[in-house]
Amino acid sequence: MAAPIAVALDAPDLETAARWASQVTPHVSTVKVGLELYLRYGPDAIASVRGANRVQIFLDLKLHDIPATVAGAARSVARFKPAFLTVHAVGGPAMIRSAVDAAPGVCIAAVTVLTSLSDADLERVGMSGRSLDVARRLAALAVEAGARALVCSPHEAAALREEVGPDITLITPGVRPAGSANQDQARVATPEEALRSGADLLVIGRPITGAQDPGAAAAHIAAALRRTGVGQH
Ligand SMILES: O=c1ccn([C@@H]2O[C@H](COP(=O)(O)O)[C@@H](O)[C@H]2O)c(=O)[nH]1
Repeated sequence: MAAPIAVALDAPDLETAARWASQVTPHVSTVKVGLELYLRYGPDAIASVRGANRVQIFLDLKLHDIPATVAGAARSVARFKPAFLTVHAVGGPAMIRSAVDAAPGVCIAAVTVLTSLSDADLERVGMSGRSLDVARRLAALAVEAGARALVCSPHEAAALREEVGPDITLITPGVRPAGSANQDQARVATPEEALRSGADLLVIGRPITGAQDPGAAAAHIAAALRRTGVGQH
């Protein structure tokens, strides 16, 4: 069974992204197309990483604009049938609802607090309170507005699960296997910790794509997750 991992294909070109996708898809359920790839190649990025692979596409565009604009953007990409499309929860309930209504076949995932931000960063951008409290507040608002998935750090997964219940998909970037560098991520945990905290889908990019053999790195993490027994049916 493919592991509940979304590999972030943050590549500078289509060939690299497609190669990573075919290396990791025997081991993971999902590949993530983000701003770097989509802004350069548009829908071709989705087509080429999907290729012949049986894999879900997570389109991580983090939409954040007025409701009408976000609705138009969500409608534009819904036809490529991503499993998930991200919006920023701070865009507010009307904006989130507009994405949900515009893309009925797509699971709208609301990003709560970026995993690169520390509590001190949050304070500086004027969001008072600990990241845990801010994420909780934004999660409740997003789910009330119709989001069916939330993006948070593994540190907040257990609290958000308590807040929104069992039916909402919790997606956690900020995942670092033991011994990997944090790079620009601030709120991190290991894959095993993220799963045990209640995450449904772990976003992992550079620890896999930066490895000499991304396929082997993905297989290694997938095997470690299987050993936890969490989420296995
Ligand atoms: O809060 C967030 C939301 C999205 N991301 C995205 O996840 C990956 C993480 O990649 P790594 O290489 O594992 O750090 C990346 O595409 C981000 O855009 C996030 O990190 N945090």
